[in-house]
Amino acid sequence: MFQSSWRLCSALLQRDAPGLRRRPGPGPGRRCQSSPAAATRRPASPRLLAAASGAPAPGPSAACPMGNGTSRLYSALTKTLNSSAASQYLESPDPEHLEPIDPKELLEECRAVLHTRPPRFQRDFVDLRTDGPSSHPLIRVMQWNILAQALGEGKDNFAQCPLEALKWEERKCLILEEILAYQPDILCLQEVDHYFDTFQPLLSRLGYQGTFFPKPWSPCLDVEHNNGPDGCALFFLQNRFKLLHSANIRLTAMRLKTNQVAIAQTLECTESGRQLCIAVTHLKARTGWEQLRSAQGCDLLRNLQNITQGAKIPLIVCGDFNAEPTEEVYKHFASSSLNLSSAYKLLSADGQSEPPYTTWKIRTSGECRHTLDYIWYSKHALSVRSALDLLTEEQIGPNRLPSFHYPSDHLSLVCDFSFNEDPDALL
Ligand SMILES: NC(=O)C1=CN([C@@H]2O[C@H](COP(=O)(O)OP(=O)(O)OC[C@H]3O[C@@H](n4cnc5c(N)ncnc54)[C@H](OP(=O)(O)O)[C@@H]3O)[C@@H](O)[C@H]2O)C=CC1
Ligand SMILES: [Mg+2]
Repeated sequence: MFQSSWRLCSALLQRDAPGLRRRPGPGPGRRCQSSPAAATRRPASPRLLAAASGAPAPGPSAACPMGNGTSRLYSALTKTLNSSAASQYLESPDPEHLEPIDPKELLEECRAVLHTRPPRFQRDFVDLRTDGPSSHPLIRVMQWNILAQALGEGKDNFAQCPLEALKWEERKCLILEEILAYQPDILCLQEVDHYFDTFQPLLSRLGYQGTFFPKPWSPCLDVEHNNGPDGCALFFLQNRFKLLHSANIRLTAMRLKTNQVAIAQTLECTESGRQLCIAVTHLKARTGWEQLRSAQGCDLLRNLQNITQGAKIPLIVCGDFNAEPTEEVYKHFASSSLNLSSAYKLLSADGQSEPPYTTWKIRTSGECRHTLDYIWYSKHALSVRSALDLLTEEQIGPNRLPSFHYPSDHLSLVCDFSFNEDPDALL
């Protein structure tokens, strides 16, 4: 049922999608699946979106306050619980009990809410295959720091982004539209502070199983009318994977617990029976904290060594590492015995360089253009078949991100992976 709904949605999106893109490097460029082009926006009454938040349906441009009673209670609870104690309250409700949503209908509702906004930008998938088609089905992975609502409105100090562009009732539709456009099999998110009232209820009805792990002392909680702590969220399509093992990890540095977290899950692919470990993290931000990030990265790698049984299970790690490729934590990942490679390097002409930016914003302190977000993968066990190109500087525009066009200061990264043919090959 979900599969047919996704196909319907896919057909709708593909019909709008004439864009093609060639690999920039010396290799042969091929036609590749492309993303949806600008969609027509027209008003309608949002039924599914309103049901997700438990609120009455707002008008297309109605602004809603950020918190409600439940989320404030949750926020208060998490302020008093440590992360391990809190995690027992964070299990998703059984999605079997929720009515499925037609993704096409949800997409139409999002577009209706967004009818006064400019159309979304075209981004194309770049074909990165070096060999023929794989007999294994592709696994699409999306990595995205979606920008916590409380941080965007209360802490990030975006100098050129009008508060109007950050209104949650519209921004959430831009986020959902992006997820619906690319239809990932696995979705890794950071800065999620609307898990329980938005993403979990909607995505579970689209066939995803979700897990949320909040930061122990989320800076969101300092913002008035916050919607609870932000954290990492990991979703996978239940008709494609079975969950074998799940770990919520509070990252340590020099054996001390830190405020940063990760989720790591071992999945079994329904079609092939092969196992895959997927992890999501958001490392400590800001300059001056390079050593802490480095230690957090080492701790995550240590955990992943155990979870992958010494690199026996192929691994994908998605995250906002808050670190440029020159930083130590990046080097730890690039040289780890887990044999990881960073997927977005493959978009460069020589296949060796990270993109020039994955986040681009103007804060009151100045313009910040950085490469901080990565999708790491087991380079011997997995192949990147294609990757979604970044927004161009022209698309991002002079006021940078977030904007009326794009909901976060970080770009989404999307890759299609396949298992390499020889399951016994060195990982
Ligand atoms: N109540 C308590 O007892 C405690 C509260 N805290 C709270 O937690 C906060 C620190 O948490 P921590 O997890 O270490 O936070 P981080 O330093 O990791 O940053 C938190 C968020 O701020 C964003 N950010 C990065 N740079 C800037 C900037 N220059 N200006 C504004 N925002 C920025 C980051 O976004 P991105 O990743 O996109 O760059 C990130 O999501 C404290 O400020 C405090 O509010 C912490 C400890 C105890
Ligand atoms: Mg941020």
